[in-house]
Amino acid sequence: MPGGSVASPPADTAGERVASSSVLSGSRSSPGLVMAPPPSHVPCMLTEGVATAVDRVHSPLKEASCDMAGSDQLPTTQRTVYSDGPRHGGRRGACLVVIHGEGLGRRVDLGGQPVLIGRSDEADLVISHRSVSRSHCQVWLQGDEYRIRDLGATNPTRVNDQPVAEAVLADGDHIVVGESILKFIGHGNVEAGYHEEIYQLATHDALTELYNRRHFSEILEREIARAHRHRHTLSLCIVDVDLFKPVNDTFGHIAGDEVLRTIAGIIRNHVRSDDVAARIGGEEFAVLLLETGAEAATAFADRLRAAVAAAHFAPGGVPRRITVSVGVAELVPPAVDRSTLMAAADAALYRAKEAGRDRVCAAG
Ligand SMILES: Nc1nc2c(ncn2[C@@H]2O[C@H](COP(=O)(O)OP(=O)(O)OP(=O)(O)O)[C@@H](O)[C@H]2O)c(=O)[nH]1
Repeated sequence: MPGGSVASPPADTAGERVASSSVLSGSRSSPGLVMAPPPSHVPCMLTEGVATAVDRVHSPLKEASCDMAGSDQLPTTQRTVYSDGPRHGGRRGACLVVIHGEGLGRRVDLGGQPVLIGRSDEADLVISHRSVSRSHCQVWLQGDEYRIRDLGATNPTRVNDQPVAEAVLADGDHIVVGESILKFIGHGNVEAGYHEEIYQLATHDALTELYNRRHFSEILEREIARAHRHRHTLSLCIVDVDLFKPVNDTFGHIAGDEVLRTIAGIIRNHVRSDDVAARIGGEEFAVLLLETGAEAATAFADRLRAAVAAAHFAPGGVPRRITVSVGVAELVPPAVDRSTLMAAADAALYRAKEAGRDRVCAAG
């Protein structure tokens, strides 16, 4: 099974006996694999489908049963339920995945454009480690082959442990970049879907599907460096749901979660494609607006605030007005790095709360 997360026999062994009693437990044995209680036959696993995240295991149902010839156990049936597999079906594109060291889990899709790997924040795959050169190596498509070229890195690029100036990549090749190892996953390899799923889980918030706090922090760090380098500005908005505790207390956490999902949807509808939105706390969101000063960011935040205030919410079936407060800070002194920018936006948010909520305050 890709990634080794779930064992599954090859097609011609479907129907083969699985003798381990542990798989007859009736509980989830691994992500994406759900075992039903054993009524009448020995468990069999089908090979179709890719078992993936636990939250999406419900369909389609693959079911098989087989006799337990020669066994003195009672015959049992086990259903193995697989998920739909990764979100993006069909033939998969090639990608690079960091499988060891700094940047672990990070992946980059390989299309027709050359991909730069290095420590520079201009790289397509940034590996922020001193063992990696700013522009370390490049991967590009030539004809129907992906090729890799070392760009004069201090620690030369290695493919399957051989230093290379330029080479053709084959599915499964290990590329050593400084102290990190990348894996090249070729076109059509189902493992690409597995890594995509893992990456999605590691970088996104499960409730809202926005980026999670950790990933947002990484992006913020990188964009601040880029903004300083190019003498651009950027602004950070921190959005906090007003009086959310009473919503939970009155209608329960499930209704509260639905409110958070709706607000996330409103945020998603308001950001441009190069803005970055995340859920950074329980009822706290962040939006990073690139190349945007405080004035435009405040106007954006107020449009967002007004959209939430105008939206229809009915937690537990009871219509209720929900509002948010927003703190805005631009990347200007003293807010010049991630922590000072976050602190400035937080302080502005605090003032918005103090001033009565359902409003936007800018730092400074
Ligand atoms: N439903 C749900 N609630 C959450 C989640 N994470 C945090 N919360 C709740 O969010 C609420 C936050 O409450 P407070 O920090 O007191 O703030 P508030 O009631 O929104 O009040 P102000 O921020 O002062 O306007 C708490 O009740 C948390 O339990 C979550 O994932 N789902």
